[in-house]
Amino acid sequence: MSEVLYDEVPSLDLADFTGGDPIRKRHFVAALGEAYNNIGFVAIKNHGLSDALIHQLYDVIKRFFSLPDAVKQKYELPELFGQRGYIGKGREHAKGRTVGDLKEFYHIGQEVRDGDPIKNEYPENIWPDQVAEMKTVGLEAYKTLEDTGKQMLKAIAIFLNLDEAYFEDKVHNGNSILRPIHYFPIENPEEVPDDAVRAAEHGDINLITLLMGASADGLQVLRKDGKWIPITALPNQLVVNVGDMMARLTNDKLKSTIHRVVNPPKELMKTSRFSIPFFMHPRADMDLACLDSCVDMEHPKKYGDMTAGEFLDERLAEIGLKK
Ligand SMILES: O=C(O)CCC(=O)C(=O)O
Ligand SMILES: [Fe+2]
Repeated sequence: MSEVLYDEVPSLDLADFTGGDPIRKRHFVAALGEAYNNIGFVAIKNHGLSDALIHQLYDVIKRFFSLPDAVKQKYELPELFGQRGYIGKGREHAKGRTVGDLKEFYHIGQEVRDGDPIKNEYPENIWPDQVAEMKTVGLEAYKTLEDTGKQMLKAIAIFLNLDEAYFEDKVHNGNSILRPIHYFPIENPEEVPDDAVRAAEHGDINLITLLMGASADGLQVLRKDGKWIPITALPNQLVVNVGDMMARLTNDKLKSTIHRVVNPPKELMKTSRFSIPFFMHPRADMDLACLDSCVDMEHPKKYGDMTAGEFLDERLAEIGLKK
């Protein structure tokens, strides 16, 4: 694999993978594998989310986040430890930090409808009375992103010389989370702690993340040489990156790259930024032990064996979202 330093995140066309032409499909897999082995991020077009759905989703989340804090807080249930519903300003901090990020967000989780007993493992979703459409629009976006994520996982499986369907049963009714985020306006930037940022540098916990809205300024990825590269996705693109679970499974053959959202210049701190990541998780019992094919003399095993559920619990505690 190449040691090239990318100046931007590679752009791919998901239609190359799904369109039925075997040569285009092979090229997509090779380009995706190359990008994930190197920088861990790609931007994809033809991802299946319609402009109308994206527009509706932004509309409902903007309406929700513009409600008074006291109203939003009714949807923050302490007993859920941030697993569903609203998570208020400053609650989450990146692993290894104590200062909270300058954001508020909402968690929408899996709705199990096929009688799978895994339903008992998941808390019920919470829906705000004030924005009735959040449920239909949120769940439609969830399903669509889940389907897109499954296609990306197929491509990853082929790249790893696994059966194309390797991830299918592992993500069926998986513990994925749709997280609309509001980086809220700050009227008095002098009053925020110097080291408080919109989202401090971190790696995502899950298998892969599909991110809507990364085109707004601020998102940066840490390149291998230590330089921060801004993400400049186009409005019709989704950013799809490797998370820590996939890095563990592949013994870092696929890279979970550190990224962050920096604050805008002081005069723009009064403006909001919105983004909507979909964190694709498997079922809790998925084994994340490094694949044999990713371990050899040159690549000794880096991670202990764990299930996805064990790993998630450990990480949620580290970022302030669990007991
Ligand atoms: O807001 C963004 O653009 C990225 C957010 C992010 O990295 C995260 O929530 O994990
Ligand atoms: Fe992230």
